[in-house]
Amino acid sequence: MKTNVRLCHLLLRRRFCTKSAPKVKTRMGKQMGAWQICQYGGNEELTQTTAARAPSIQKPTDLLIEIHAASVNPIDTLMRGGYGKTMLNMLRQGLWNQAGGTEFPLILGRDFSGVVMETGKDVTRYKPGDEVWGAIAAQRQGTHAQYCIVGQSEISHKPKSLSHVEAASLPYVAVTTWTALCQVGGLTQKNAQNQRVLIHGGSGGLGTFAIQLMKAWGAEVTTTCSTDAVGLVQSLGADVVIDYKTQDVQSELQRISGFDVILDPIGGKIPTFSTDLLKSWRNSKYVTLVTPVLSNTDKFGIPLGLFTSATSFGTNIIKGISNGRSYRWALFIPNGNALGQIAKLVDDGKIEPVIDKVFTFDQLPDAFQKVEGKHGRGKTVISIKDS
Ligand SMILES: COC1=C(O)C(=O)C(C)=C(C/C=C(\C)CC/C=C(\C)CC/C=C(\C)CC/C=C(\C)CC/C=C(\C)CC/C=C(\C)CC/C=C(\C)CC/C=C(\C)CC/C=C(\C)CCC=C(C)C)C1=O
Ligand SMILES: NC(=O)C1=CN([C@@H]2O[C@H](COP(=O)(O)OP(=O)(O)OC[C@H]3O[C@@H](n4cnc5c(N)ncnc54)[C@H](O)[C@@H]3O)[C@@H](O)[C@H]2O)C=CC1
Repeated sequence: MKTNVRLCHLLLRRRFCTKSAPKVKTRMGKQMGAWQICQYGGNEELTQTTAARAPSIQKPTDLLIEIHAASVNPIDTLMRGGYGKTMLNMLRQGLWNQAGGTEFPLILGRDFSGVVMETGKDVTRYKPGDEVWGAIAAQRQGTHAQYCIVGQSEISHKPKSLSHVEAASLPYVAVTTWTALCQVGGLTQKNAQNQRVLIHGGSGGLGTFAIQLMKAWGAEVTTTCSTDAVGLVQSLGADVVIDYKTQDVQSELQRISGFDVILDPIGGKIPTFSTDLLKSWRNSKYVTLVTPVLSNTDKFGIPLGLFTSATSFGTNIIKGISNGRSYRWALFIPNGNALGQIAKLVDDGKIEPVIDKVFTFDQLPDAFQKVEGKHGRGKTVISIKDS
């Protein structure tokens, strides 16, 4: 399987890697190609246009990026349907720097690999022509477009060893994993050695990255996935694999329990038995990426939605405290610094992109449909500049 994954990368590299030096050019018009929505709904709301409003630099620390490739994440399909709109509208009030504070038209897409076109006057680390990658702040217009605006703290130089298509598969899942396992879970390159880490959903975009990061740092990794993905997660280094289609995940995990950190990007029944799998009184942590904050605020409004979420958070925290185990939430937070460290791990050959399928820009709705199918093996990527 490892051979297959590597072969797939070689083929992708041959097809999508541009060898010529990036050309720096100035945008002449104020319009750009993009996919956008003008109201929430299904895939039929995605509209391709060549006349989207092109973004421009608003803050001295902003950069204008020409996007070569972007990925599609589950959050894009959810946001297309209106998920998170209440929190997002709150964030946009006074903060929206690209589209005049309006909700629509909305461009989706959370990460990219591309080239710096222009820099604000306080940008010190990048210059026009630099190849960069990033995962952008929630309130920004998205990356399923020819151009986007980013802050310099949201990006880093992209790994030199990857094409733009390969690079675009990583930033959103990599930064989210970093927040969850490192900032919230407390794992670092120095302390991860021999820590017992359980990663649910090892075959997805997030799981395939998380397994590799933990193995690069010397942790012992247990993961869950379905039968057809067992070979893939083993090829990424997983030490113990539990097949949720043929095995009883709960009892198998109870049998080998005593984890230091558990990462849960799946939710469902998993939180009901997960804290019991942690070591007691050893600073162990269950970190879930599935929180009720956005659905509660969409349903009840901000004050009641936050109160309801805090109640569920508080109840779980208290349960954990009584037996020396922590229950924590993690949410994506932009982190260019983390991306810089991840780029080095990639260039050192410690982490490889795992790409399920690459779509052209014109095929973006098909890419959304694939991600909505919920059984990706690695990432779905859109080639924008080269398609
Ligand atoms: C699909 O994938 C994704 C998701 O699913 C996602 O959810 C997300 C977010 C992403 C990432 C998405 C993006 C990057 C793009 C879209 C982004 C947005 C739409 C908006 C982003 C903005 C946010 C997510 C803001 C998030 C806001 C917060 C994190 C703050 C809200 C936090 C809380 C409500 C929790 C509050 C916690 C505290 C205040 C800490 C202190 C509180 C306590 C300890 C508990 C308080 C206790 C009580 C109230 C009492 C309750 C206690 C009891 C009942 C105990 C009783 C006990 C016994 C009886 C034993 C994505 O990709
Ligand atoms: N809170 C946050 O800020 C963020 C949360 N997330 C959460 O992480 C989830 C996963 O993200 P991605 O990996 O990008 O999605 P993905 O769709 O690429 O991967 C999900 C994987 O889980 C597998 N799976 C489904 N049910 C399973 C089960 N019961 N046990 C084990 N594996 C199972 C699927 O086959 C798929 O391979 C998102 O749906 C979202 O809920 C992701 C990013 C940010």
